[in-house]
Amino acid sequence: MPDVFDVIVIGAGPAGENVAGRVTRGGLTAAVVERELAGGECSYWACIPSKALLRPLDLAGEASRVPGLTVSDLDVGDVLAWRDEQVSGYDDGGQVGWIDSVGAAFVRGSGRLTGPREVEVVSAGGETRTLTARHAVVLATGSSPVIPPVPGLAEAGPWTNREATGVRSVPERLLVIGGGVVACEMAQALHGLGAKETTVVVRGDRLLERVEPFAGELVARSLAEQGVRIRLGETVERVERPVPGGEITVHLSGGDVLTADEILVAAGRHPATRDLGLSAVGLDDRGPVRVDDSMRATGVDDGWLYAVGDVNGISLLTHMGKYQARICGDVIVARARGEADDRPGMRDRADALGSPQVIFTDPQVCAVGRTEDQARSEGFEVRTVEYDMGAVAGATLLGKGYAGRAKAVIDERRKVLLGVTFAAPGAAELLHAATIAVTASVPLDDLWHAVPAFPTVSEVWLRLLEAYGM
Ligand SMILES: Cc1cc2nc3c(=O)[nH]c(=O)nc-3n(C[C@H](O)[C@H](O)[C@H](O)COP(=O)(O)OP(=O)(O)OC[C@H]3O[C@@H](n4cnc5c(N)ncnc54)[C@H](O)[C@@H]3O)c2cc1C
Ligand SMILES: NC(=O)c1ccc[n+]([C@@H]2O[C@H](COP(=O)([O-])OP(=O)(O)OC[C@H]3O[C@@H](n4cnc5c(N)ncnc54)[C@H](O)[C@@H]3O)[C@@H](O)[C@H]2O)c1
Repeated sequence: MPDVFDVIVIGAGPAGENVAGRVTRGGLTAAVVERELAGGECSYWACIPSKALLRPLDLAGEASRVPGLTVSDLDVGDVLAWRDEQVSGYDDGGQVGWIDSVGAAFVRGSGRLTGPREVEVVSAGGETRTLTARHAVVLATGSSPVIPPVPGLAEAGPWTNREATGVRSVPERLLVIGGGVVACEMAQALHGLGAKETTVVVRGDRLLERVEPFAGELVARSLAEQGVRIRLGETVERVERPVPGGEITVHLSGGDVLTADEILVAAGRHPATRDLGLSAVGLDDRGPVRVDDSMRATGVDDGWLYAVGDVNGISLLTHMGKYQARICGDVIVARARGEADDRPGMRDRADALGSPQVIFTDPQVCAVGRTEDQARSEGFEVRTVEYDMGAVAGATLLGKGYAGRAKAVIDERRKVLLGVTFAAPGAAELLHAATIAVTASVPLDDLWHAVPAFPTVSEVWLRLLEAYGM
């Protein structure tokens, strides 16, 4: 295998793989360097296994609302086997095969920048190989979990997303630190799979602080009804686990002392830039790699360095990393060929609008665009409308006790949507319509003519427009 490629990608997660796919499609040669498994965090320890664990619980919740159906006890062994199937038994043969199929070279090892366009790769066996890029190096190294500096926490061997999504034996007593997306999804999954005591310790005053407050409140209420204890406005001050693998004692800021069998830390993520050699090319070794709207790293002479996905810190979501990767790959191809590099599709517009996201709790929280607070702080002339989704005819047919809420944030000057949030069971597939309306700035007067079918939950669109006064 040659050591000179047009493009070198470090990291074969969803973002890195998509860059490789785009640049080889454009006729360039590429090498993809990966130190663990091709497919990245997303495929083995994040999106895929977490959703595999949540899906049976989600379905059981939906089925239990429908008269005439009896939901039997979950077979936890079968659920874990389904998770194992979804992560291909933690074997990346299929993903490496895909990289081969697009004509990119797969190089297993840890990559670091050693100079302009130069990447040193060290294999697990210690062999070193130096790769050179003719046109570009793309960083797609993802992120790693933050472990807060709480005395005794690191020593207690806390779980991160890896142990939680890869669970083999569900702990009886689980304590979760954090109130964000991972905390909510994994508390729901592990409690549903049999944890007897699940406690979520949240330093803020609500769950899911980045979405509309009502959505976090609905999730908090639902988790509490399922038996999860949520402690708002508290932090973990000290942790003790005298016997490795034994009982953990957790001291909270309010003075209470809890015991647990495992602690899951879900306190956010760091961009994976450590040991990446950024200082060798004049960049800061800490923090995200800053990029422009073509994903080119700022502050690097000759503009040969790019960063996509979690490592640039813009939007820690797989679909947004893949979107950035498509832009990045196409821009690199255009620049390598000396063609126009500013065609539609070659600049990141979606991140600034507010990335779409589905949080797979019960209710699912689906949001795109700006929240009301964000829109107001950015100076928009804002009006909001809300609607009880349980009152939509299509929703009443989905089962007894279906409950949810929708909110639209409207730019009064342009009469377009700035943001939409749904928090309701099974709402995930409703989100893309909102994403289209927000991204394309569809005028409300036109949206009025997009007639939702009866009797579906999507009639909530009609109700929101009526609530607006149409
Ligand atoms: C529990 C959990 C659930 C999630 N669920 C969702 C979800 O449902 N939907 C969603 O959109 N997002 C979800 N996310 C976020 C999503 O996982 C990330 O946004 C996504 O994985 C980022 O993709 P990436 O390609 O940037 O990085 P990653 O998937 O992290 O891949 C980076 C790759 O780079 C490799 N690497 C790192 N450094 C080097 C190096 N020096 N040399 C060689 N290789 C290197 C790593 O081994 C890894 O394979 C979830 C996250 C977590 C933690
Ligand atoms: N369904 C999805 O789309 C999905 C699912 C999981 C994760 N993700 C992505 O992965 C990323 C990471 O998720 P996450 O939940 O780890 O991060 P997050 O940023 O969503 O939440 C972090 C939480 O930890 C708390 N926290 C931070 N530092 C703390 C400290 N020192 N002590 C106590 N609490 C602390 C924060 O207040 C917040 O509640 C997110 O950006 C998310 O978008 C997406």
